[in-house]
Amino acid sequence: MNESGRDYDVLIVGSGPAGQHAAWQAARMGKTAAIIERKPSIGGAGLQTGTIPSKALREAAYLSSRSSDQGMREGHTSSRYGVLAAAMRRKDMVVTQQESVIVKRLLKSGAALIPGEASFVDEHTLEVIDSKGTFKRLSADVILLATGSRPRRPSDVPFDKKTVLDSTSILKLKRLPKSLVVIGGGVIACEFVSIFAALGVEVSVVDSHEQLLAYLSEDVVGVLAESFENMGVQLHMKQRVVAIRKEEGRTLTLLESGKKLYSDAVLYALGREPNSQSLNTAKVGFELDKGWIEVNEHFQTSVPHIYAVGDLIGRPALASTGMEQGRTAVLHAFGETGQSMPENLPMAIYAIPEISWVGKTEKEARRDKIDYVVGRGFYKESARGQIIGDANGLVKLIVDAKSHKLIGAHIVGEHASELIHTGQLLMHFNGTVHDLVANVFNYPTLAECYKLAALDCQQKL
Ligand SMILES: Cc1cc2nc3c(=O)[nH]c(=O)nc-3n(C[C@H](O)[C@H](O)[C@H](O)COP(=O)(O)OP(=O)(O)OC[C@H]3O[C@@H](n4cnc5c(N)ncnc54)[C@H](O)[C@@H]3O)c2cc1C
Ligand SMILES: NC(=O)c1ccc[n+]([C@@H]2O[C@H](COP(=O)([O-])OP(=O)(O)OC[C@H]3O[C@@H](n4cnc5c(N)ncnc54)[C@H](O)[C@@H]3O)[C@@H](O)[C@H]2O)c1
Repeated sequence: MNESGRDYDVLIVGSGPAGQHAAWQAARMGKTAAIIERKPSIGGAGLQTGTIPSKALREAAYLSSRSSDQGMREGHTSSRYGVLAAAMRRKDMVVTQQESVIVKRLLKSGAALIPGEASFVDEHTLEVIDSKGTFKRLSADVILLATGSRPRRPSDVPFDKKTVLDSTSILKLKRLPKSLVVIGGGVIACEFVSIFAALGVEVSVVDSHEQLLAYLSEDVVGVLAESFENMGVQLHMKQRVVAIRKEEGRTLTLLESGKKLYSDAVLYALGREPNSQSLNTAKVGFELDKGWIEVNEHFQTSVPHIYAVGDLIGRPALASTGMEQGRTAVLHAFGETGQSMPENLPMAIYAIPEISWVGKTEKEARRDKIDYVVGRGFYKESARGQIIGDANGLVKLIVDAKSHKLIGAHIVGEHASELIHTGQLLMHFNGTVHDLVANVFNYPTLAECYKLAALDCQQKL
């Protein structure tokens, strides 16, 4: 019991990235915290069904597909089963190891892990039912909801975990399909297209937009589209899917145009839905917007001591941002009110090649009526780019023409997700393009492309 006579200072529902980081923060502040998790394994989509397994699979697929001199891809027809099995083994190993790191860290911090599904009894009390059907009631001063999201699964799509797949079931595939139709041209779609194309699968993509990842810089997406083309991916853009059927052991994807795509498997990747039904939020009286929970800038719901973070509150819906939301919400809940989320969030798409960005695109700079210049540093112009054989990589900087401050960085190519943090920190500290030119970069590195891009900007300024 705590000073208020309740079981915990904070009860956290959900053990994904957002819940974990909320618990660690509470423990660091000397608060009693417990995480309630309904699944037998902790980690949520971040560890079990999304971020980490897909990245581990991508790495294994990428490495297995690299030929020594050309970069990207060799056929794998002779060892199709072996390649998938090896990639899946590697993925499972990474997940198991990471799970043990997280559990150890949580327990060491003093946070409790409580198995079971939580739902509200009242504003300070949750009922938890475990897999054996045992109920208990737990109370806390603060309740933090971090129950995440799941793949959107419309009822007219015949999901079967073997041939008609979502982003969860595709991570457990036992047989490598010869062909795969991916429905959607978003983040999940582009990441799985990359993985399966690199594994030698014939991949087709269907999307209603004109361009993959429609919100990204055109030259960045251009490099991705070229890579997909080189890997033999067929793009069916500006097309809508009207039906997905199973026919004689194959799948049929029917497009609005009348086109029929037959394949061994289909991945349906059109968005996610919030995990909020089981919470019984009606008991505490706050409204949901199609299941998503609305919060203020401190992540408080309309009941001030009930917070919600992570995918449950909608975009950007990333593990990275969920972690920080969890930490920020707990700081606020226990009186440290000065913290807020940073303005410029880095984003990464782990396709082949990787894409990462921070700040504005050119389109956004134009929308905001900012006079800007663009500088480009190509991987092929850097020695490291040549060494690693990435001929198409690009660091693109967008710089305010008046202040010379960096307002956007966009990278496509190997290690883009790591490289972006140089641009992110420069923006955080209000750095200018001249700071990049005036600094020494390790040689040979891809980071030098920042300097090349900065020199390009300087010339235009
Ligand atoms: C394929 C894929 C790839 C991704 N790749 C990336 C990436 O590269 N980088 C990135 O930053 N993000 C990535 N994401 C997004 C990232 O996984 C999510 O944003 C993140 O996991 C959300 O964290 P969360 O803590 O909000 O929820 P989750 O990770 O979804 O965890 C929620 C947990 O709550 C539990 N739960 C739900 N309801 C209850 C209840 N009533 N009682 C008890 N427990 C409950 C669930 O079982 C689950 O374990 C990816 C997602 C997918 C699907
Ligand atoms: N590397 C990463 O950071 C990463 C990787 C994978 C997933 N994620 C997270 O998972 C989330 C979901 O990924 P995603 O690829 O499913 O979403 P997404 O929003 O990136 O792409 C979904 C695509 O489906 C379309 N769509 C969505 N709902 C639709 C509907 N009802 N009907 C028709 N079209 C629809 C969208 O226009 C979009 O093109 C992402 O928003 C992101 O937060 C992140």
